[in-house]
Amino acid sequence: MPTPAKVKIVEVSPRDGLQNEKQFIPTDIKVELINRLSQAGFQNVEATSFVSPKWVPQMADGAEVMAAIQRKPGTIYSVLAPNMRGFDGALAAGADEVVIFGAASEAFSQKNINCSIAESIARFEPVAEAVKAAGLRLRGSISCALGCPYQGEVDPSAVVDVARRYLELGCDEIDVADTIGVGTPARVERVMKAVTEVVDPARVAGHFHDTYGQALANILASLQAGISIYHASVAGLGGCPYAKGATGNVATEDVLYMLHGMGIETGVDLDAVVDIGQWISGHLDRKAASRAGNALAARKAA
Ligand SMILES: CC(C)(COP(=O)([O-])OP(=O)([O-])OC[C@H]1O[C@@H](n2cnc3c(N)ncnc32)[C@H](O)[C@@H]1OP(=O)([O-])[O-])[C@@H](O)C(=O)NCCC(=O)NCCSC(=O)C[C@@](C)(O)CC(=O)[O-]
Repeated sequence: MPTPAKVKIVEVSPRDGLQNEKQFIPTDIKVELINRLSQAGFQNVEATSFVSPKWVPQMADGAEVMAAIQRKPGTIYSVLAPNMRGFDGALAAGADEVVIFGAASEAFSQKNINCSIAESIARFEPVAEAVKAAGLRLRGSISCALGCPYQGEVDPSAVVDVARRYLELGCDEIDVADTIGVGTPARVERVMKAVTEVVDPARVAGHFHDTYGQALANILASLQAGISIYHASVAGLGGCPYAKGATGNVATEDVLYMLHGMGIETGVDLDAVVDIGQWISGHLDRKAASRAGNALAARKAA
């Protein structure tokens, strides 16, 4: 497969990046993060979740966040919704894209959304219908596509099964998610190959956590498999509350540095993203987990 000349980066830090933070992040900080990311040129920002606040308290202010952001025309603002209640919240908030999130692992499905894979798909059916009737975009995320914190190995055929169901539900995009960052390039290549036999590669996204330091290599393997959509989180923020020990998403600064170095277009201003990474890390009182981000910030300061 030829490597894509252009890539879409979905900036997931406002949702995946912040959802696991123990201290409640003030709504105005979340809003500023989203506004700064839109201004930096991301075509798609994952803004928040409409999930049970008992399960993920950090996302309890989703409606307030969506009401306060300054929308940049052309930017897609996505939100997660696991059920019809979540969809109602997403619709009222003016989301452009609704993300349903299932798993390729039964054990993770139970821990994350309290139901089996089959039950989750049945729950997503009315959500998908409502999303389509409202004229919104629908995205389906497949967690544990490269391994599960509870059951270990996950067969690529389990990922393909969920991808097929998502296609039947009308998903515009399907995310292959390495929730705990255990994937390595050969395995990623195998899973991407299996998924793209049933889904158009232009509609498949790679969502890699960097727990084992494999995320950039996994993106490179996915590029070679023709995948042109990647999720990333500024300063490497993130982690899933139901995947203990899993660290953040691949850092956006690192992904941009690699892609721009390869001559791949993203439409995103890396310099602005470096500043955002340093700003949000300062707010969270920690060093940014982006090697390129920290190196570029140090060079700027010198
Ligand atoms: C799916 C449920 C709701 C099932 O949770 P449940 O307890 O089985 O469902 P329930 O219907 O019995 O509801 C429980 C309570 O939540 C309320 N509730 C129910 N739905 C909503 C809603 N939409 N918004 C607000 N509140 C809601 C509902 O009203 C009730 O309130 P109570 O009567 O007890 O006061 C729950 O398990 C949940 O919210 N889970 C969220 C899990 C989550 O957000 N995980 C993180 C995101 S996934 C992820 O990070 C992976 C990803 C996408 O990044 C890719 C990757 O890396 O793998």
